[in-house]
Amino acid sequence: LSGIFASNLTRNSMSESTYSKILTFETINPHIKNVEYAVRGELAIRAEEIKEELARNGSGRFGFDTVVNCNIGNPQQLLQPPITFFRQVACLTEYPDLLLPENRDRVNALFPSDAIERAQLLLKQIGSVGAYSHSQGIPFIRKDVAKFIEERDGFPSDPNNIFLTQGASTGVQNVLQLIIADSNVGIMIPIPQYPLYSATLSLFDAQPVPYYLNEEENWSLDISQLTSSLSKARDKGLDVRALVIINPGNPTGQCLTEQNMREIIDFCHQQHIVLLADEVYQTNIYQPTERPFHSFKKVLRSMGSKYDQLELFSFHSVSKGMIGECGRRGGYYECTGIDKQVMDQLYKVASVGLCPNVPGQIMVDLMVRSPKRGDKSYPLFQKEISSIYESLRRRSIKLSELFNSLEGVTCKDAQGSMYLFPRIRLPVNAIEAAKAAGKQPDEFYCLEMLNVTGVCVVPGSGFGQEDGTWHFRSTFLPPEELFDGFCERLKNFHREFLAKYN
Ligand SMILES: Cc1ncc(COP(=O)(O)O)c(CN[C@@H]2CONC2=O)c1O
Repeated sequence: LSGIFASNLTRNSMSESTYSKILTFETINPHIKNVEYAVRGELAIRAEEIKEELARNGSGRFGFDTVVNCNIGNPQQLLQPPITFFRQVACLTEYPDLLLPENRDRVNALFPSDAIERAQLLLKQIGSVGAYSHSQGIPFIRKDVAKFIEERDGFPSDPNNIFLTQGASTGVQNVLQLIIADSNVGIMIPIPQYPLYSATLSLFDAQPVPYYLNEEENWSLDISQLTSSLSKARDKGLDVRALVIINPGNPTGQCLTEQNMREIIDFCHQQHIVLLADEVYQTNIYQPTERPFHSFKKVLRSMGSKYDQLELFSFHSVSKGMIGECGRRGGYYECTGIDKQVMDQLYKVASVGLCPNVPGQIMVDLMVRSPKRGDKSYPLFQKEISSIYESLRRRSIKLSELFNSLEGVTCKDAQGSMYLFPRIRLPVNAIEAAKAAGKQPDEFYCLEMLNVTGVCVVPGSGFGQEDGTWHFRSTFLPPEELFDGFCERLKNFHREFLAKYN
């Protein structure tokens, strides 16, 4: 018997060694291989390796004992506190027994009455957070989103035109997938751009049609850039169907003027192009007087009936603002001027994924319907929001001042968002050294910054930039109490880097 068993093992091990994998780098979907997403690319991977080494061996061979992830707009990873009211409601909806009469006294001692009432209201509408919901999102929450949009813009919004999503990312991907009918479709994207867009175009085999933002003019968007980029693409025979606008910008932080937005809407109308308005940073506005946020929905509806048929998708998320609940994966998009049959197809695709996660949907509801003046939780809520907002504003200014103080570095202020995108001018020797290392100069600079300081940023190459210019993107999210030390690390690094390669 052992002989037979042994021979079977041999045969199996023989067949094991000759077994050829179905899935290899060569055989998988080539569009996936073309995808690049620098925000969590080489630098972020290297940062994780360093973190593990620090955890294993301490800061022995490094001149630092912590890695600072400035590569991603992930506030709560950098210790930004969650908003108390949001977590109180989330907690109560996750464990409804807390709301039973026998627990009333203990729960009243821990939770404010408005948080208890909100949790009860949500559970009355939802049933259980563990149940699948409507594929477009819970109707009750979509009504709250529509009401938020109406109050923000002063124009009607229909809950049936709203899709709740797993963060804005999946909304963007679903809409782009709908638009990209074949590989001849062109989608206009800003350069620099948040690489969700370029990555998604690679995934769905569409053609990026880049338009360059004007760094000298605070990353402004010149309509002439849109026009020339579009005509070049159409002359090549591309079927250019959509224009992506990120406002406030990522990585560039600019906030568009209303006049510029009207020009963009008119451009889309004239050129028969769908407008995708990524507005996830709509509350990250640091110059509210000079550069207030206007939604594209509001500006579009204020331009009169001539533009009524323009097709607009507007995206929002719980990951940004002063909320930073990135991990909950909550977001929505509103469809404006979209054909009913097309909406039905969007619904069908949403139903394939069954539904967005319900805790994320609850977070969307809390975002669009936060405690208001007179509510029991309002004072604490307002205090927390203001504290985070003012700190973000202070840090953005402090980091921008630091970057502008560095030799060969210029940096536009952040009018919005969570990032700064300084331009670096590197010595020839550094460019040569980068070449020898097989890296882009900004990648080379960022890798050295990570290895020397533990600060992880993203090279400008990951977002796109004018040829011959080099940038990197950093968040201004490190905790304020550590910010001076963080800035000092960067200043010393830059000085030593220039000395090393001068
Ligand atoms: C402009 C923009 N749109 C959409 C998203 C997707 O957000 P959610 O899917 O979480 O809703 C992000 C995330 N910002 C990325 C993630 O962190 N840093 C970034 O640049 C973003 O910056």
